[in-house]
Amino acid sequence: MEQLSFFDDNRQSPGIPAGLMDYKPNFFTAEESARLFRELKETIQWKQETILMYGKTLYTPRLTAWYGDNSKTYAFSGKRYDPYLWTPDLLFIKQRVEQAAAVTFNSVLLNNYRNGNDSVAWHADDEPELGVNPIIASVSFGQARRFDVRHKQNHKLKYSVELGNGSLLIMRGDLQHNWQHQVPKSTKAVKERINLTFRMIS
Ligand SMILES: O=C(O)CCC(=O)C(=O)O
Ligand SMILES: [Fe+2]
Repeated sequence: MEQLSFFDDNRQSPGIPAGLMDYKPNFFTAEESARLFRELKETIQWKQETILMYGKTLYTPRLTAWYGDNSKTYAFSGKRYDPYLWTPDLLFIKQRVEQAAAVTFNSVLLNNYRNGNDSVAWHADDEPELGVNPIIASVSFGQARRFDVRHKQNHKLKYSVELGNGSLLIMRGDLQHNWQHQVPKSTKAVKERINLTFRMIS
């Protein structure tokens, strides 16, 4: 499968920079994943944000929420955020991913893709507050969805990976500087998915 060529352990694809993504399927057990999906769905303060696009206010096609070390308002990507304080579930997940990623995180962005119509458009998490070559740990629960990555300068250089229930994707290196990623809409009838991206914001 082509998607594997993007990962560290593949030596068959010269030209593909190594060390950008590390995918761990079933990082959480099926039982943990089922429980965490259910509890996050219930306890997280989900909200549908709006974005200004070409002079029009549009709803973001997914629900989101920020949680972190303190509830201080901060500006991020041209918007102001009031993170909620960590919940026990979030601390449990954070501690597990910090161990795997060998770094600490002080905030998490949660996304809830309610169905195939929900998505996140091409972007990079390259805000200055994240620093140079940030390590971002991405955890997924529920419906598996496709995650596409493309090179900023050459959109034909594109890879996809299916992010499954209970999986962990560690993004690092220059992925946020030279590449973009998206979760496209799905034409199939798909169930709900929750994704968490753990970040260190200064
Ligand atoms: O849902 C995902 O897998 C990715 C979410 C994402 O890219 C983001 O929140 O910045
Ligand atoms: Fe992202």
